[in-house]
Amino acid sequence: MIANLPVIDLSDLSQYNSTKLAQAASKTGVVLLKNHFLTQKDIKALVLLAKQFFDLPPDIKETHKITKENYGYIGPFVENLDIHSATGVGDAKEAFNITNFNLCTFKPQQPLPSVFKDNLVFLSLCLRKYYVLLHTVCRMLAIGLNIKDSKGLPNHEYFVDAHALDLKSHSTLRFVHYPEPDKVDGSSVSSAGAHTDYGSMTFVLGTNQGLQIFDGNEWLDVEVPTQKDGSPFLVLNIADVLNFWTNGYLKSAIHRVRATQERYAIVFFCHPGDGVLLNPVNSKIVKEFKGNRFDIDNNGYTLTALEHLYLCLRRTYKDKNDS
Ligand SMILES: O=C(O)CCC(=O)C(=O)O
Ligand SMILES: [Fe+2]
Repeated sequence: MIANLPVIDLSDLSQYNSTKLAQAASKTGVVLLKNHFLTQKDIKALVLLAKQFFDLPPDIKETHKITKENYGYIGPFVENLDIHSATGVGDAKEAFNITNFNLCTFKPQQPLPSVFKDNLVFLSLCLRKYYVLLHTVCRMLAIGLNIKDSKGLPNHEYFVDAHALDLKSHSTLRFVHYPEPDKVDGSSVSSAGAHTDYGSMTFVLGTNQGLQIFDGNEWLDVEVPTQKDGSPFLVLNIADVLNFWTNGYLKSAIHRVRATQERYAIVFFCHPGDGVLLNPVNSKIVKEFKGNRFDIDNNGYTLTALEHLYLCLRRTYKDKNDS
């Protein structure tokens, strides 16, 4: 079955539209975004870069193997997104993470294969656009949740400040390749197992269908319609940190990928500043929320965003000591 996802227009930051976004994000945690700043040309060029990189011979890709800082190449079956999976086989996909980039120039600072190095200006422009996008969604969520400061005045910049450009963060641009299922050993395993994302929110673009979300009852296909200019809507997944910040009100989207054809995805994982605490925000909507609240109070100790990320990464990589 196809998921019936709400569409949110990012050019409208009115209270009405922002409330609509917050309410939509409190259902399955997945929303389609329009007017998202990435042009059709940007998207085509990002997908082309992904194809060029993943077409390289495996030994060249392996020279950029994932590091402890979480940047670089992740080969097939190295990552296991579904930590509860019975087989533990891991995910049939390969990926490349750009994690270390300067939040002033938006220039990646990690060693890069020439496919990416030759396109640094373009990549920096895309990273900058992803941050504009992130800050826009942050502002709308703060308006939608009616976040207040300590004096009780509206604080629409609360989430923007948590993702300020002068804070070191682990936001990551990830290129993903899902091979055609019958070309993979053990093709019956999922291309990316069921999971929630570890940061605050994630933006997803994909070439073919395959992304599925869990609505609490069943798995639903995410079908991404095309906008008037021919470019796709962007999929917004709410992730763990926003779920913690809202005490469970905003849902960390449970999703997986079952690719029936070869698929490329461009995924931007947003993370707040490393030292930002995962405390619930000052919002009446959050305080009055009666659903599944999250116990993030670890014996009186509140985790920081980076501590939470490292806990998740340790669970995800099968080969954790080998980088
Ligand atoms: O390929 C996709 O659509 C999503 C990938 C994903 O969920 C992830 O890498 O965390
Ligand atoms: Fe994900």
